[in-house]
Amino acid sequence: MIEMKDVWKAYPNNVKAINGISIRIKKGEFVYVVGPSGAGKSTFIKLMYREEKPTKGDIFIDEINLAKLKERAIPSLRRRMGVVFQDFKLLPTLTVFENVAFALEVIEENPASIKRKVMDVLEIVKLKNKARSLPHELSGGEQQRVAIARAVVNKPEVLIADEPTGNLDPDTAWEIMDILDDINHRGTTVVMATHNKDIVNTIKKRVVAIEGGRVVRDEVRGSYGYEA
Ligand SMILES: Nc1ncnc2c1ncn2[C@@H]1O[C@H](COP(=O)(O)OP(=O)(O)OP(=O)(O)O)[C@@H](O)[C@H]1O
Repeated sequence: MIEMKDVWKAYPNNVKAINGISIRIKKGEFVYVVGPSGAGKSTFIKLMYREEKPTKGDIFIDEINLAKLKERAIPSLRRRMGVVFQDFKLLPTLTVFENVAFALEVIEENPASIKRKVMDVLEIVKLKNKARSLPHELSGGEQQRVAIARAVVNKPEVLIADEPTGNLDPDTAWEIMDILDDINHRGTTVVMATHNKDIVNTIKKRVVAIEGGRVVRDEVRGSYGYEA
């Protein structure tokens, strides 16, 4: 359901971040993307949700070719993909409920269905009791759980996460992994770039290692393979 065919990405400053990647990720898979700093992991992830366009090659999300996608089609793509970042990116003046609802309101849902969908997803991330809180009233782990709720409220086929545990202490990082694992078991494909060696070596999943903008290793139940 996600397929890259000989994808290259050079930035305008001529840094060659991705140098010929071909990969297939099936529906329902959980994939860790690992590699040294500067290897191209974030670029790989950004290409997948069309934050960046490839210089060459094709990227398919189901039948949609991101390399050929028109700007006006990006919002509808984003509703099929949830994205979670290291720094949460919550809107600071909105409550937990409003942050999550924001993703739905743009597609004109009615208020009763918004409420039901937001509360259902807050239940999955175990934050129903914080629905009225503002982001600054929450711990880092709770903020990341809100960001995950916002990313999955539209029931996307794919959840993309760029170092989702990067700003969190080890215990909180495990909680976030439990939630991502749960979301994956509910049928969402998860692609997660990470530097968290313990998590990758403990909760075994497919591991795609990137170095110098190329896939250097792709293992079914892989290990981190680098010194943390
Ligand atoms: N917007 C940009 N413009 C120019 N060069 C960029 C841009 N973003 C990334 N790069 C460069 O592309 C290369 C790959 O960067 P990328 O952020 O994809 O690596 P990464 O593996 O995610 O690194 P890290 O683990 O440190 O986050 C690096 O040389 C980086 O400096």
